[in-house]
Amino acid sequence: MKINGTPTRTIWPAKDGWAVEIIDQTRLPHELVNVRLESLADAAHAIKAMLVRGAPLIGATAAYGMALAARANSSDLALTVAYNILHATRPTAINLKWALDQMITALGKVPEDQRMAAAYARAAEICDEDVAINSAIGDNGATLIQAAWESARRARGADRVNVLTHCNAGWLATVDWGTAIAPIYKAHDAGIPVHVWVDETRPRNQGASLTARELNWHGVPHTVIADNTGGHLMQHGMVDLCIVGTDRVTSNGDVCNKIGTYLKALAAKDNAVPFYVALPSPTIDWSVADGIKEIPIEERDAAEQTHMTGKAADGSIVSVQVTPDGSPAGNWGFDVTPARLVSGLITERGICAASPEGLRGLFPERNG
Ligand SMILES: CSC[C@H]1O[C@H](OP(=O)(O)O)[C@H](O)[C@@H]1O
Repeated sequence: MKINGTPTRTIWPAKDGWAVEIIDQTRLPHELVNVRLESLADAAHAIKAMLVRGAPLIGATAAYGMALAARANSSDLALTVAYNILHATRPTAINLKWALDQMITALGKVPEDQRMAAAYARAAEICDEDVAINSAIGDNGATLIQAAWESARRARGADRVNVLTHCNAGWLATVDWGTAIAPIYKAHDAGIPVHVWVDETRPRNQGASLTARELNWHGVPHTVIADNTGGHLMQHGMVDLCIVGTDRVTSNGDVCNKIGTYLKALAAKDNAVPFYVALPSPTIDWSVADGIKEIPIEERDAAEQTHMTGKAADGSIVSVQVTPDGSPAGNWGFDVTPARLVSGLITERGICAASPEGLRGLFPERNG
């Protein structure tokens, strides 16, 4: 994506050829700060503390984390330790394990003295692949926005098409383009008058602080709303389409995504609003079927629920407590939307039903 006209990715090799640089997403939307990752520990911290977040970007960062580890020590033992440290950072997005497995496979094929170069090469490929995949997701998903726009214009003489999204599944959740937001960028750039309802997405406010930030940079009309607003908007015909991202899709088509997604899908079903999920194929976990029973749901620090960070009137960035002293808080990071509530899955290979048949139709290599 472009920031002030400059094409910018969320993660990139530093000019010195060995460190890695990222946008520190904990500083957005008010401050744009880049951070250097110089070690395995730096990469693990960046994922765990959510300087980077979003399933594909977590995978990309872990890939470079393995490269930084290999630079320090390329032995089998050291790489196994690095794998385990990175794998333990966050449990839900399957892209983390996918990327780590990709790296271990690539490094296992070469002698120890060639592993550092192989690691940096594979990490760079994973990033470039993510950009291409997400661009294709954007093209495929844009057909849905085009159809929704034509339908809204015919049915009610609409002057815009309204898409609701939850959390951040945009450029900032990937290396570039995003997943759920990629179709929005493609439609907007093609001249379709798309407007986005942006769920703020409590408690970390990825929608308010990240999705709104990137849509603002790209000039896409949008409105930030409280998470509980979507059902009301759907009841009043103000949402033509929902598109969300995901951290893990099962072989049955169940969708794990940011907490609150399931409730949005229920409202969409009740109001006959199409509810689509955008995902790159590394987000499919073919080894699990029942998402509710099998996907680990991350529980994060209660402080993310009891405190909020923002810009004070004097422009300083402050954190405030929004709950009473002593009131416990629960902070589940994700929920699972059963496939029956999903209208379809938007992938780089096309759009399919959220079902075993739909997924295997797009990925026949998974048959048998
Ligand atoms: C394209 S994956 C985006 C996905 O990741 C987010 O979770 P987090 O910000 O905690 O990493 C959220 O579930 C998004 O839908």
